[in-house]
This record gives sequence, structure tokens and C-alpha cells, in this order.
Amino acid sequence: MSQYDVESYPPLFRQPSIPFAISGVDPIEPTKQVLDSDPLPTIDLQSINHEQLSDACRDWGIFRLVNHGIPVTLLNHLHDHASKTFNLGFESKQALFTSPIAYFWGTPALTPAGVALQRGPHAQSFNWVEGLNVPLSLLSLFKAEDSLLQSLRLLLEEYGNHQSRLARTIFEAMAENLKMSAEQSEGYLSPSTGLLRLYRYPRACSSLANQAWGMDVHTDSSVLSILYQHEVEGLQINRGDDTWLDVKPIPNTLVVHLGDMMQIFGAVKLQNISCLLQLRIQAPVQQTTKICRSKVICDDSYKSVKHRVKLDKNKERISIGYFVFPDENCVIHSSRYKPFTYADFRAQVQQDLKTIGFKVGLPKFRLAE
Ligand SMILES: O=C(O)CCC(=O)C(=O)O
Ligand SMILES: [Fe+2]
Repeated sequence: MSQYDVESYPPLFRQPSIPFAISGVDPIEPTKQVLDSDPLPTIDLQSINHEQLSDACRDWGIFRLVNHGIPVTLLNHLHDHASKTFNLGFESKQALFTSPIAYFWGTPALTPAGVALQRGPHAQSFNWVEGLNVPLSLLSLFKAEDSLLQSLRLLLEEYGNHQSRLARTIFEAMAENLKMSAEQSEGYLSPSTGLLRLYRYPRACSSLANQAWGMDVHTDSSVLSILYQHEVEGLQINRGDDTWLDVKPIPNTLVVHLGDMMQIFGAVKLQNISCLLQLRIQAPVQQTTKICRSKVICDDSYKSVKHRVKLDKNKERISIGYFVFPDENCVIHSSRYKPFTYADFRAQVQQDLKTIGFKVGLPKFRLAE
């Protein structure tokens, strides 16, 4: 890490060698096999090929997205503003970002209020990442004190609008492939849950490389996650066993992950999704109940892909993720899992992180065979 911005890093990141004492675990096993070609499927948003999309969801759980309609100038401005913001002093970032935008580091696991979760005794690793958590529905409440933060907020708003457009378009195409009508899938992708995560991963000093992760292996809990990685690589996806594939950044191209909620969406049972939507429409709180019926069938045919982020030896890395979830009170029935709401799922994940130190995720809800 360069001299001039060292004060911008959390103090633990400034150490020249990996502080294993903070995680209390052994060094991470080096990767056994990494494929270096890039066979990742690509989807063109301007003319979605439904067959290719379906194959990508079944075989990969991830794809590249081109012709997404986000101006390259917006991507570049957002990256530059994210970079300048991360370069503010560590203490300033802590003071400036409390709510609704939260600053965190060491783990990407946060409570719904944006506070970093203390992970339990068997936590697999400390994550070499710092980030800003931006719930889009609350962004207008963010008090931007200076011109950098004011323009960051405007860029986040604009980028967030683009992302919810992308998520809706992609999700509708997936729902169509799964033979669900818009009404049947309503509530399953709730735009008000959309959030952005800005991440900065430090450059790995030599003793850190291959031993510590920017983010350790996980699946996303979302329906969809849409990632913009700027120039520096780091993302890897699992292709079974110990096989990992680098997902290198390609200019002006986004990466779409299917999350756990999309995996279960591919597992809904004939006439058996019942979405109890409790929509809050203005004050006083009004409740609307909606029953969605569905007719699909393919158990876990869509996969939430395991992935992780490695550190780069030469450069720090910035990435920006968008995550969108189901309405949190939507009850999801499926053939392989107990009925649950997204709120139940999130609470279980948080409890597991606190008590055992890692996310179990969907297997926790799986019915016995
Ligand atoms: O930074 C990245 O490339 C991936 C981040 C990620 O996997 C996540 O936020 O869940
Ligand atoms: Fe992720």
C-alpha cells in the first residue's frame, strides 16, 4: 500500500504481515486449481437470448452482462468518487458514515442496521476489505457535508436507479423462463430492498498474498447481485471441488450473480408459492395481503454460486455491488425447503455467523430427503 494513503486504512490493515492472531485460525489453504480461460456466459441485455440465460442460470449461477445501458462515464465517475472517499482518513470515514450509509471493515457481514457482525469462535477468516453499505431507499436521508460526498450521493442515486432497472429486466426474463407470470413472481424481487456496497480491498503485501482473502467463500443471500469491478481482478467462482475460476474485469461489463433467493425461486412447487405481502403504503400503516400462485417445478435448478475475492499483490481493488432481495415478509414455499420468509432467512444467517462463525444458508432450511 502506498505511503500517502496509509492513514486511510483501518489500523489493522497497516501492518506489514498478516495478523493471524485476530482470526485465531490457520492460514488458508492455497487454491488447488485455478482455471485461467474465461468461458463465462455473456448475456446481452438489449436482446436477451432466453435459452442462453437459462443455461447460464442452470450451469453457472453467474454471467457477464453487456449492453446494460449504464453510461461508461457514470461507471468511471462512480469509481473515482469511491476511490477518493476511501482515501479519506480512517477516522473521518468512521465519523462521516454512520447512518443511513454505514462504513465497515474486516467483514462484509452486517446487521440490517449496517453494523459489522461480531463473528463467532469458528469464523473462517478475517476479511481484508472495507466498505460502504448504502440502502438505496434511505439514501436521500444521507447528509452530505462537502462537495465530494454530495456528488457521491448523486452518483449513487443515479447508479442505483440503473441497477434496479437491470435487476427487474433480468429477473422478469428469468421468471419467464421459469414460466411464472409477473403476478406470480410479484414480491419476490422487492426494489425497496436494493442496496449498494462499495468495497476497497487493500493491496496484499507479500506475506499476505495467498494466505488471506479479501472476502472468504460465500454465496450471496440476495435474489440477484450485480457487480462492477474496476480494472483490478480478484473475484473467483467455484466450479466444483477445488476448482476456481477467475472472473476478470472486462471494461463496461457487469457480472450478475444468482443469490440464494434465486436458487430457491427455481425450486418453487406447483401452485405453492404464497407470498403474503405486507406492503406499507404511507402512514397510517396499511396492509395488503396478496397470494401469488405459481406453477414451476425445477428443484434447485438455478444455483447460487460460491465465490470469494483474492487480494492483488500490486494494486488495491475497488468493486461496487448491487444486491436485491425478496419482500421480507413474503412466505416462500417450495418442495425442498421449509416455508420461510426472507426475514427468517436473514435472522438465521446472522445467528449462525454469531454462534458458529459462518453462514450455513439454504441447507439450514432444507427438508429431510
Ligand atoms: O468484490 C467483489 O468482487 C465481490 C463482492 C461479493 O462477493 C459480495 O459483496 O458478496
Ligand atoms: Fe458475494
